Amino acid sequence: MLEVLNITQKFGGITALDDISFTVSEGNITGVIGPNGAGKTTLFNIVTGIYSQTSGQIFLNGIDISRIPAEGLASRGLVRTFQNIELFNSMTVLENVMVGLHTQSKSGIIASMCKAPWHLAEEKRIRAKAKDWLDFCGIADLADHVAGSLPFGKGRLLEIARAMAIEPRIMLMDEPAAGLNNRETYELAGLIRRIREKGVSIVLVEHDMDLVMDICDRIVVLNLGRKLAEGTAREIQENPEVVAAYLGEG
Ligand SMILES: Nc1ncnc2c1ncn2[C@@H]1O[C@H](COP(=O)(O)OP(=O)(O)OP(=O)(O)O)[C@@H](O)[C@H]1O
Repeated sequence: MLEVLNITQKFGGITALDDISFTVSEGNITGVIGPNGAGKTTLFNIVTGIYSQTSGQIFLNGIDISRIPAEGLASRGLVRTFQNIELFNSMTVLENVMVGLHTQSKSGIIASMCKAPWHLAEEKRIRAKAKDWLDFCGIADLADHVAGSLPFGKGRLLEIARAMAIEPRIMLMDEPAAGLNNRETYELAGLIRRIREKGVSIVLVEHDMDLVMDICDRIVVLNLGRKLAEGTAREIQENPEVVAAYLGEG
């Protein structure tokens, strides 16, 4: 469903990515790992439309999305979560999810803010849908809390709820376990699996090796801008080149 084809990215004299290709299958969790400076963030930013690659192409369900900017990708089914959580801190948890749904709805956010009567039914539908996504992410009990007051781990779940509300086909997650404790990481793993069960593909750039090895169907290993290996968790753990370049370092 997502095809990354021969992506090369140069920053001046630095080749951050050198001819990277891989495919993410429908309903699969694909991990992208590698040591510092391997090119993970650069790849993430290219796939999510933040950077425009020097060469190569990206296809989403057969459509070339290579030059589509970030804001045009959600409507095509590709969403991302950020390493530094980006929420509307003064809004409630529920409103944070509703905002995403409003921007998609026919009535739009301005009409809903004006509380026009013909939009009330739509508003009710959006509120119910947003609640369902909070429930899916295990934070329904926090619906009326102000988002800025949430503990970091819950904020991350809210960010995922907001992304899921758009009903994406694929979600790219930038280090979702960063800053989480063991219990929160365990909850996150369960949630990512539930997202996969919904048929949504996931690309995970992550440093937490236990999480990656636990939940990923496929793993792509980058090193110094090149693809060093690709395979299942077991194949990656047993790959001597990966162990030498990365896994063995700790
Ligand atoms: N905007 C930029 N301008 C110049 N060089 C860059 C830029 N972004 C990344 N690089 C370089 O590209 C290479 C890959 O960096 P990148 O941040 O993608 O690696 P990474 O695998 O995400 O590393 P980390 O795990 O430390 O986040 C590095 O040599 C980095 O210095």
